[in-house]
Amino acid sequence: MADIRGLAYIVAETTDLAKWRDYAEQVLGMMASTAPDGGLHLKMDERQFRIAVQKGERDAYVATGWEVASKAGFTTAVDALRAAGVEVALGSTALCAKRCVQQLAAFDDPSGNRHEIVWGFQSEFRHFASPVGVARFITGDIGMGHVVLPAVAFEETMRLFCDVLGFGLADMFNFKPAGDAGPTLPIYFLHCNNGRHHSLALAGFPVPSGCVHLMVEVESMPEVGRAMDRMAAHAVPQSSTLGQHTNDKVISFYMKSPSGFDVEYGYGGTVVDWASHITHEFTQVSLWGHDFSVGQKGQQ
Ligand SMILES: Cc1ccc(O)c(O)c1CC[C@@H]1C(=O)CC[C@]2(C)C(=O)CC[C@@H]12
Ligand SMILES: [Fe+2]
Repeated sequence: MADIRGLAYIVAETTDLAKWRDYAEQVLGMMASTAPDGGLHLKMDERQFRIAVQKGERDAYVATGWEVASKAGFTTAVDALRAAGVEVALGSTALCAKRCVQQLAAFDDPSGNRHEIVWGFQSEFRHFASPVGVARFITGDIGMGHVVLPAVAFEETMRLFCDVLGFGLADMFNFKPAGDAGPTLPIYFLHCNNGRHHSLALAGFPVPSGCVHLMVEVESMPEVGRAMDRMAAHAVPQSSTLGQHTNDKVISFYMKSPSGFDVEYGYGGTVVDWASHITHEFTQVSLWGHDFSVGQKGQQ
């Protein structure tokens, strides 16, 4: 079984790189630079990038990078995937250089989401200094945040992450968007081998952009409020009001990114001790707030 240590990066594509650069710098508060391939490197910490944005035909999610600790960890993960019948493509020298890693193994999960397993990140350790004064993003040994991905082949995708890649189920939410009479859409929260409550959640419904959201975490509550002010100042569509989740206790809001998926911008996630955690189902998304109806208003 693989030993995934954290969410290393995500890759997105866009028709409008200039718009993403402005959003990243002026709204998210990240450092943007032009990558050697002409795309964008968005920096949140000492690493070269945590979000890579490439020019494409669409505004969409491309891939998630998952980190293993070593070459041995990489071999274990690749072997586990292949033993489970998953088609794995080892990254070329060019792709490894582009992702700033030693080795990369790419695969699609049963729902068609692209993933990359990587080890040996490269960093020049240029320190993070936000163009808008965001002191720090919480990354490091709990990974850069979490992604929520659509999983239409829900059971199969769950099995791949839990039984092959070694993720654990933190908790579960059965979403009933049309009330008790309508369908139940599962959203299951998975942790890898770190203390972050979830690095991945699988949502049993499709989304056009290929990703439900990416969550990033800042080190203080004022930074969340200031990001909300920047969202408003730059007329970025808001997807939810401020709120606090019942499971990971994150206080966050959601807004649209230029790649079509949401960014959840939050503070205060609990760091979980998995030895004492008990898996459960929760029936309320939030302790307070998180009104997603704001995202429906004004939508064409
Ligand atoms: C329920 C929950 C717990 C922790 C999180 O980090 C988190 O993002 C969520 C919300 C999941 C989910 C979503 O992202 C898209 C909009 C959804 C489907 C809702 O309308 C309610 C739950 C939301
Ligand atoms: Fe989230």
